[in-house]
Amino acid sequence: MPSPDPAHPAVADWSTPTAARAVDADVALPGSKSLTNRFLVLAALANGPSRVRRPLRSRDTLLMAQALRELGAGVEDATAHGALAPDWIVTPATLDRGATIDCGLAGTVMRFLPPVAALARGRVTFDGDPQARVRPMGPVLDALRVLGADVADEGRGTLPFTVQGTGSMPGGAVTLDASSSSQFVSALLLAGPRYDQGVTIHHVGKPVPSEPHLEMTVETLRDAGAIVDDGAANTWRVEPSEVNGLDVQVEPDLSNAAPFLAVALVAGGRVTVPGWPQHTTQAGDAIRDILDAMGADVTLSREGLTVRGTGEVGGIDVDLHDASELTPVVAALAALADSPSVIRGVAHIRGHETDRLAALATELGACGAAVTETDDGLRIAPGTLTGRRFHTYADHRMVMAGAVLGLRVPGLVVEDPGTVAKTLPEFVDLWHCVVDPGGGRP
Ligand SMILES: O=C(O)C1=C[C@@H](OP(=O)(O)O)[C@@H](O)[C@H](O)C1
Ligand SMILES: C=C(OP(=O)(O)O)C(=O)O
Repeated sequence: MPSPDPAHPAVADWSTPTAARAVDADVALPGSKSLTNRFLVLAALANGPSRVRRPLRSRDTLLMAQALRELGAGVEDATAHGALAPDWIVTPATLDRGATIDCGLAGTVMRFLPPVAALARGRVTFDGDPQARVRPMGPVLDALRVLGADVADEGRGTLPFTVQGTGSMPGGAVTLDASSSSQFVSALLLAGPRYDQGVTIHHVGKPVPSEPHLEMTVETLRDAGAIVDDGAANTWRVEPSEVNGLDVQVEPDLSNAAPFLAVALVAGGRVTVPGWPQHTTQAGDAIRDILDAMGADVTLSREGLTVRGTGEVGGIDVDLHDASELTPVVAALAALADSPSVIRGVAHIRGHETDRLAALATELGACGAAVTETDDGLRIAPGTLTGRRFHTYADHRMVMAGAVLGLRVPGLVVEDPGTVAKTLPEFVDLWHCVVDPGGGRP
């Protein structure tokens, strides 16, 4: 099944630029993946049309848009021939048919859409990339069965699977273990208003990671008129109700901003990301405190977020349980630091796009950093770094980590840079503009 992947460059390897001089750059980042895909799902379940302004257009969001079209939604550009980044106009999903859904490697597609498919009249099949077939799905599929859905996964608890929808879902109460992904809870909550009895979710097990993403789910639901109770620990309740059509603007993606802000720390100089929100539920907002702790001067103003650095990078001891998306970039910075670092609280990222703890330990280690995998993270001590091929395991954030490391490692070559199109197709071009303006692309 072809996946939309419009910006996958035809280059196999990327010789990343080193930071030859201090930077001075404004970097406008496209919209948040997590917000764009939540808005698309809610708009597809809404009682009228929606407008999503400044949506992210990347592989994950194009897959979401296409999947919702398969379920009878309209997702159209607001201008026929137009502006660089037209808005998306979404008309609600008719849910009157079966569908075939390509999840690619997108956690948000493979987790958020089965609860929507359960509302469709027909058989909905789900599959994705080879690496998607090992990402955990069992708890959300089991929960859907408890809530009244007919799900067939041949006992695998992973892709591929089918959901046989009947046009409605009873809903009710369910207990699950969401310690391997917050997306299980978000998924059930997003579709919950459309279930006959709504949904009550109780989590048992180790703490749920990525707490800000749950706040994002609750906030976007409330903004769409849903009634959500998240007042008790590990329990969420969404009442049955209509979902209102949306008119929303997507914030810049703060996790994708992290590698660019890191350039100011490593190269010295200044990087500003305009439009940084004063209030946000994005987990990537944590990069402000992290860069501050590693030695940067960080200022949030009306203009945006500005990071200034001297080229000196300090080690850090940090728990990234709430912001685990940042691990690859923080790990790369730690490998460039002048003292050891510890990253904790991220055991679950073994189930992200790849086993990120193994991938980072292998790749940073092969370049010369002293890296140890712990039960829930990494210990990283600086070493003498040498350039080599940095493998990326089809993981967009491994491309970003390789680029950050390459700022100080001549000869570093990042494998398969096009995989970054999962969330930021423009990454390589933007990187050259910031690190090596006027240098031209190799
Ligand atoms: O709901 C979301 O949009 C996301 C939740 C998090 O997933 P996990 O809880 O699986 O880490 C995050 O890492 C992912 O990139 C996006
Ligand atoms: C974990 C990530 O993505 P996904 O939404 O596929 O889980 C990520 O973007 O770092």
